Amino acid sequence: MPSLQDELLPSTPGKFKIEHRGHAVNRQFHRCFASTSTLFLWALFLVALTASYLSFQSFIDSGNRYFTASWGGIQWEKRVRDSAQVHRPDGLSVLVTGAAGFVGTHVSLALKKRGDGVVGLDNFNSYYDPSLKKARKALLQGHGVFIVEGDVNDARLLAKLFDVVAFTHVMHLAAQAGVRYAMENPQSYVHSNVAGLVALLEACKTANPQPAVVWASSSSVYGLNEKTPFSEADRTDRPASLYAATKKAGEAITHTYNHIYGLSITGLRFFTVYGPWGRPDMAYFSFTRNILQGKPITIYRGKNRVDLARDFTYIDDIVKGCVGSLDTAGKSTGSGGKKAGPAPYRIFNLGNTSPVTVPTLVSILERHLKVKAKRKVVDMPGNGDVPFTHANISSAQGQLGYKPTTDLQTGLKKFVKWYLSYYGYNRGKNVN
Ligand SMILES: O=C(O)[C@H]1O[C@H](OP(=O)(O)OP(=O)(O)OC[C@H]2O[C@@H](n3ccc(=O)[nH]c3=O)[C@H](O)[C@@H]2O)[C@H](O)[C@@H](O)[C@@H]1O
Repeated sequence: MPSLQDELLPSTPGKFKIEHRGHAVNRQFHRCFASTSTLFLWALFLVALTASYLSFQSFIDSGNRYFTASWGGIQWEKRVRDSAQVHRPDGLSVLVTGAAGFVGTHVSLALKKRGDGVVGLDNFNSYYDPSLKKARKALLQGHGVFIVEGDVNDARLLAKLFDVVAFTHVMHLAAQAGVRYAMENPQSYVHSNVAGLVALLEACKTANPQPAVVWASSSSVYGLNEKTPFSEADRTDRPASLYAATKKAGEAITHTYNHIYGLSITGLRFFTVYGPWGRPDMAYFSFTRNILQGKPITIYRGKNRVDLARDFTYIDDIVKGCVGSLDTAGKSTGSGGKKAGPAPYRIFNLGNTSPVTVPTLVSILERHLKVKAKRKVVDMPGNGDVPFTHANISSAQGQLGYKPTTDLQTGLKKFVKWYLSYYGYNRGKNVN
């Protein structure tokens, strides 16, 4: 059995002479001490190494965040503040989400032109040609509107924006649009129209002061409603598409934030908005492209060969409705996430009140484009479409002073003029 002393000896005895017992004990003590302190030093070294590795990792992480995030920093904050600057007495300071979108761009411009402060937010996703969104961004930039690149689901970004600017209003237009695409990519609707809306409302409820919120619902919430024209009090519990269902959910969600936190809410049910700088996924836009390219267009037809019809609404009229909503929105009452009293909860139809059939829309385009369409008429597939829409706008008329003035003939003429100037006379070959 090896003694304790033996055990303390190195396992390479050849390096050491066996010495006299007295001296040996003494040396043993020193050696023992020396090896303990070496161990201690090694342990210390290892701890230091681990600590520096961990802090280096976190430096790399935060560094990555810093370098990859498209927002943050002193210069960025300055741009946000400058863009939010109000240039008229009692002007508004508005955060416009979806500012690089069709309606968002027009509303941002209108607000900026009358002297309100506007900060845009947009994630520039690729649902349709992002270069069109970038072009809208450039247009807004030319008028002093800064668009922050980010997602409404980014709670840190929203908190930062409210930290930098005390927005009086939020115009929430960021959404996953399109009725039929919901069958292809249902999750994107939940992500933007449900989760994104909640993230935005959370930020608004926490902000101090709380802003008033105006947001885009949709005429599609009327779903299978057959009573015409559609009034705000009509049934909206039978959506025909997941898109419509998420917009209907949005109306319920905004109601709870109004009820619990005192957020002032105005929901706008837009009726098939069209016009310059529009959305390439919409029928009037894709028909124009196909007609110019000599490609066939598919025209859906309803049951019993009845033509589908829409209450097509021109963008300038919609902008007036949005601005009127911002101007008449009562204040939110909460602070620090607590409601101090009841706040307004409003829903308005923003339509044109004169539905036009899809074949008539095509005939108008043919006239403006001076090209005959290759029409392919097919029965409407079960893809979430509804046969017709028709808005009753008396509420918006009474409370917002909303009065649409552009008929489809006039509006499409302006659209075609813009389309040809934007895409040139190459017949829009590169449009998505
Ligand atoms: O008002 C609304 O709530 C909705 O209006 C539009 O939805 P939609 O009316 O379906 O507009 P389009 O996609 O432009 O379709 C217009 C009409 O053309 C028809 N269509 C569409 C595409 C096609 O290839 N052929 C065709 O006949 C549709 O069935 C519909 O009747 C927008 O795309 C939605 O984002 C918006 O919320």
